[in-house]
Amino acid sequence: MKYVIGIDLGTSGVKITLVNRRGEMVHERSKAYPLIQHKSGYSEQDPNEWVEKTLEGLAEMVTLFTGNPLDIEGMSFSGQMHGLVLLDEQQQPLRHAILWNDTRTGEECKEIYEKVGREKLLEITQNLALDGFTLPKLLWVKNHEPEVFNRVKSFLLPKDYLRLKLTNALHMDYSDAAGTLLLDVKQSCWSEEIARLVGLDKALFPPLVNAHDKVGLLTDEVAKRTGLSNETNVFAGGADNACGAIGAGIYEEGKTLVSIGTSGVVLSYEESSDKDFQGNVHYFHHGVAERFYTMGVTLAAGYSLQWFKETFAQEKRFDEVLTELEEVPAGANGLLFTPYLVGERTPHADATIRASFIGMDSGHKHAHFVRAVVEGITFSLHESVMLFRQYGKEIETIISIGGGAKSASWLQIQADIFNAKVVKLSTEQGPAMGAAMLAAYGCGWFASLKECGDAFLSIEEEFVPNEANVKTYQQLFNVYQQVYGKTSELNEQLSTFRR
Ligand SMILES: Nc1ncnc2c1ncn2[C@@H]1O[C@H](COP(=O)(O)OP(=O)(O)O)[C@@H](O)[C@H]1O
Ligand SMILES: O=C(CO)[C@@H](O)[C@H](O)COP(=O)(O)O
Repeated sequence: MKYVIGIDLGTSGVKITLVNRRGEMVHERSKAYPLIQHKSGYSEQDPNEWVEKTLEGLAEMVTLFTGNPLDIEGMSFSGQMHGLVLLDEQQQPLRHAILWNDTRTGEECKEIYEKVGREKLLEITQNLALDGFTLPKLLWVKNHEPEVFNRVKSFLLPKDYLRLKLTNALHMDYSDAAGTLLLDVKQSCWSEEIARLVGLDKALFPPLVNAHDKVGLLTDEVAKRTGLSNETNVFAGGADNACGAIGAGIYEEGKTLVSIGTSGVVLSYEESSDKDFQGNVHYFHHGVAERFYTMGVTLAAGYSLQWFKETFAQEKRFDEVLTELEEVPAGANGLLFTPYLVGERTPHADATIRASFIGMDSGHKHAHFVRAVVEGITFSLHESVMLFRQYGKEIETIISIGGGAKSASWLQIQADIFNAKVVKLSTEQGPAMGAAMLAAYGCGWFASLKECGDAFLSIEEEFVPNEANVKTYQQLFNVYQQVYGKTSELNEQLSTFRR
């Protein structure tokens, strides 16, 4: 039997899966790493910790594997998007990576609009200047840490840095490059015009490849450390949401996925790059070459639950916390949560807004708070679902992936709030599966990624909307949507107290 490895370099940790030729996940390992948050709005990680944890996980997986490592033919990657890794001449990181959920770059976003212009930016990149994207982070380092910036020889995204350390080959794939705000999305090349207008040297930009392209082999050192063969083929891999789309079977118009990882994502397939969503949703390259997707993003989806658990139920596991969902009815007896713990992206691109619990009553217990947090996260995703519906997309079925899809109760809440059938696949690890599928396709096991999806992916369970809950949630969603407007000015005032 032959095998491939999919590595998902997520925000909460790295997930490694060994998949056989039948598409079965034979072994899984995951290793957590922390966020480094020196200040409100800052979010960083140590790139070398990503590499260390991945090597540890790979070594453990090879120990569990009873077959011949030479039968592990290929490896590929899925990675948290947008995070800036700056490299010196020796290809070593010059500072910690600044992540997708870091919102320090408000001034740099304004600088991009001033220098490039909103219309030109949208025309070239199909996206707006948002704090999370990579270009504002590059400009932030240029403006605030010139001594670091002057030593930069190239920049990479998280999974590209990991792959560099595993192969010594430096690349970036199109699906991740699309999230830098430096890619000409329609022409599929780095935009010389944007680079010139913002004053960046194109020599810093890595070579671009397709997500399924082979970029090299594992180095001898990595092979020795992990027990893998130095003949393992390494394929570029893609952005985690692009890989999630591959691993959830999103290969044609009309297919929609919801991912609840640290972030939350509502993603829809696009055949071409020329539709006009006026920047209201992100528009990026798919992991399938020359295809695209649009998406809305909730910054703190799974992260809101993680924050709640760490703050109010530290001793419990996620599944234990979520058993409380069934203890209270839909609507949590009038307790409402907005998940703006680190600001928001869709539909409110706002770094200053913060979360709220509204309607606390002396009758509310711990379980009401759990239910309100989960419902609030799902309402935020529903704003993206509604945005897509307003653009004319029919969303009747949604594939749900990510850590949030582990809970049947939460999947039912998704069906009730989205008023759509929610499908759980046999694995919720869409991005890691998508990465493994890129390796399987790259190794020539299948003629297309779709063919691989048809062979590898299967439905485990479907959740249909409960009519009574749908009605409750429709009323509550109207209230939810008002909270942003009614708390944004208050949060402006409160922001001066944040440290
Ligand atoms: N058993 C569970 N049921 C529901 N949600 C869970 C469960 N375990 C973890 N989660 C949620 O999933 C999130 C992590 O999802 P994951 O897809 O691994 O994230 P990432 O790719 O960002 O690292 C956690 O923050 C948590 O909110
Ligand atoms: O910023 C985005 C998408 O634009 C995030 O979706 C990141 O890609 C992080 O993903 P997770 O770690 O939550 O999977």
